[in-house]
Amino acid sequence: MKIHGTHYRSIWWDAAADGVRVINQLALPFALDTVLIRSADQAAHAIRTMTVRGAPLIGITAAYGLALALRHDASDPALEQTAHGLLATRPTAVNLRYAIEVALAQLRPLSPAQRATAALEIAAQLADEDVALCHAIGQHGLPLIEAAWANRGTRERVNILTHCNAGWLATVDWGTALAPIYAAHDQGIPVHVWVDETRPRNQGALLTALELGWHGVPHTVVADNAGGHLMQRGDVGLCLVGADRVTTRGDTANKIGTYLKALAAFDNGVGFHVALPSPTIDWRMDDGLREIPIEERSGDEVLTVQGLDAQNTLRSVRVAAPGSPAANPAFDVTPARLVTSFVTERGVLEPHALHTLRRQKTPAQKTHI
Ligand SMILES: CSC[C@H]1O[C@H](OP(=O)(O)O)[C@H](O)[C@@H]1O
Repeated sequence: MKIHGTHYRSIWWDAAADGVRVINQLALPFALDTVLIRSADQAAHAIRTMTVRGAPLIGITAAYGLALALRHDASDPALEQTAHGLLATRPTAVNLRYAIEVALAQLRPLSPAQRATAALEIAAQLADEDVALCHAIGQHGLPLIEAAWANRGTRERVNILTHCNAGWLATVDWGTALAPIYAAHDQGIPVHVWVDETRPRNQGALLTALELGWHGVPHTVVADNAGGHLMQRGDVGLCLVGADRVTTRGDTANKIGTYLKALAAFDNGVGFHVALPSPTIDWRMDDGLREIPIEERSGDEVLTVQGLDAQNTLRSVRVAAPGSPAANPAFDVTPARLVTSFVTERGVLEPHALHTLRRQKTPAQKTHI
């Protein structure tokens, strides 16, 4: 990862190589290498294969992909066709549409000759915006952990359950659900994180555990099915998860399994907090269950797991009966009634107050829309 100040960075423009460089998340945690992206097709491939993943990060990767394409053909048809192709890579995270629409809004009025340079500036601005929004999420979410620490009773730490990876690897820096955890840890509050492994791609066991280990945050990887049990035992002070798309009323699409954790949290009186930057809100949708498109990925992701063998070689092994097929919905929708609060760059909001963010534009939107 590129050390960015006192933290990390998952994507950056590599001027010497004349392309955008990303951490290859398919190789983590067993190898740390990067992929250089120099075309829209390479950006789309990186998103589809989940070489890069995480709602904000795929949007910013797509914005760089658009900029790279315009260097070769900045005509109106090329602009629209490239944008459409990038939008089609993954259907659930609305940040992809946000990034492309911010870019299109400022590129369409420009002459083709101006577009490539402007597009690169837009992508860089979206990346810098994400860093600022996610840092703010960390600061606004910190009081939730401070309150849990103040109300810890006899417990010696604040136990937080998270699902999938909503850390700096899912964004440009800081992350969303992990941002308040980093802020609390850095402030000296004894936090401990229950890390859902997050089948089938294990973003928790592979990526969240790696991030927390790198930062020295105490954590324990658990099977996805252990969360309810931990909450029943009183071993979870609060849940903090990310989001891929939140509707105007607060219905929340996030990695498959999130809904089950929200049900367990509701049943056990555990706070269930969704951390997101405002570009993750889809103001055009209200009923998440009916309207949010859920990505269906290959069943092979369920039928096999990746890991290191005894010779430290990365292998894929089948973990289901030969010949059995698998279904693989990659996200589910948690109804707003199960969400305690939304932790955003503008503060912590209950679902009914989410609409107050509607008229507030992000820096990227202010500059150009
Ligand atoms: C900060 S967005 C993180 C969000 O994205 C993940 O999905 P994927 O790994 O498939 O891109 C997951 O839903 C995380 O909560």
